[in-house]
Amino acid sequence: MTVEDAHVVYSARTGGLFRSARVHALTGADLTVAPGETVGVVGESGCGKSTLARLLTGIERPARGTVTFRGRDLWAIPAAERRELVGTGVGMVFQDPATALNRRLPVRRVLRDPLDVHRRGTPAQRDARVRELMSLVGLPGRLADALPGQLSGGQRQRVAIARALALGPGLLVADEPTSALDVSVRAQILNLLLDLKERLGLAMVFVSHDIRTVRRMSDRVITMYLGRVVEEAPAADVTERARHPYTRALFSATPGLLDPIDPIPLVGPVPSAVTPPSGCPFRTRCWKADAACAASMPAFAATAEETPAMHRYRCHHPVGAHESTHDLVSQATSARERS
Ligand SMILES: Nc1ncnc2c1ncn2[C@@H]1O[C@H](COP(=O)(O)OP(=O)(O)OP(=O)(O)O)[C@@H](O)[C@H]1O
Repeated sequence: MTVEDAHVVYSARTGGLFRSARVHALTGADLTVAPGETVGVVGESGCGKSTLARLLTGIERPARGTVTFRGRDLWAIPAAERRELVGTGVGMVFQDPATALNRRLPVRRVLRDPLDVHRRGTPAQRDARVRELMSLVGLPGRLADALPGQLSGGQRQRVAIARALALGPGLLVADEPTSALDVSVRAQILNLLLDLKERLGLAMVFVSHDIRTVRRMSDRVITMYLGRVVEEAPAADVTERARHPYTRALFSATPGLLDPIDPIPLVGPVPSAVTPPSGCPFRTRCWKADAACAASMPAFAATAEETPAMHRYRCHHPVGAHESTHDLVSQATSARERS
């Protein structure tokens, strides 16, 4: 699955009855997921993580840019073909299983529904597949007739995962799949996802606010800022070896991720997605920004290190390969004192 230069604009009410604003949720976002790979997506609230996830499932159409799956440009093919391609090839798990599942349908019907819609096998084969799916996600068969309201939060999320896997997709998109769950069951659901990925050879896009979880779940991590992907790096590289100043700042502000350290101080809040800055969207808060950053957003550059294809960033003034987070805290602090 590949997303290239995707732009998504929402219309949002802004107070007055007839007043609306254009929210630039994605302003040229790129993402590639290879078969069997897990790509984690991190970034502050509102940077476009969910919108990017929705593009992958064909729910959202980009105003500009392309979404390509199995060699087909999703929005250049007939709607029926797109629904079949994405409906069978991509599974989606949402944040809150309580709202994602129809309250009136028992587990058996929830899992049977996609098989019926896509006419998979005979009725007996569909029943067998329902049993197989329940066992795959660790749900006892006696829960087949239970309604979502009779299940625990963790069991409901297992049902939602089973439903996403019903048609045997190659890609699972999980958008904050544990943030609505009790802390005590989060680890179980994460372990289930890791296990399923291994057993089924799934590719996964994993969106979360919890950077430590994203690192654990992912092969590669992409950092988003105000509608764009600013860096993508192997999960092992994204902490002390990240090259984009924003990635380093984000990680420095995550408790327990790096050695005890003060966060890199940033100036001001994230700008509004209604009026994103020109050039690099991070420039208004970046201690390294200059006129070049206001003029343009650079193309991706690859690191010259061992895995150049895997580690790319978009920055005019990337962090040096040997600069520590301590160095960056000092630079940002002095820049703030000067301004
Ligand atoms: N349906 C919508 N109508 C209007 N604006 C929207 C809509 N959905 C998202 N947005 C806006 O688009 C931007 C990107 O939102 P998105 O939900 O993709 O970000 P996010 O990174 O997933 O945020 P969070 O981490 O809080 O879930 C935000 O400014 C958000 O307010």
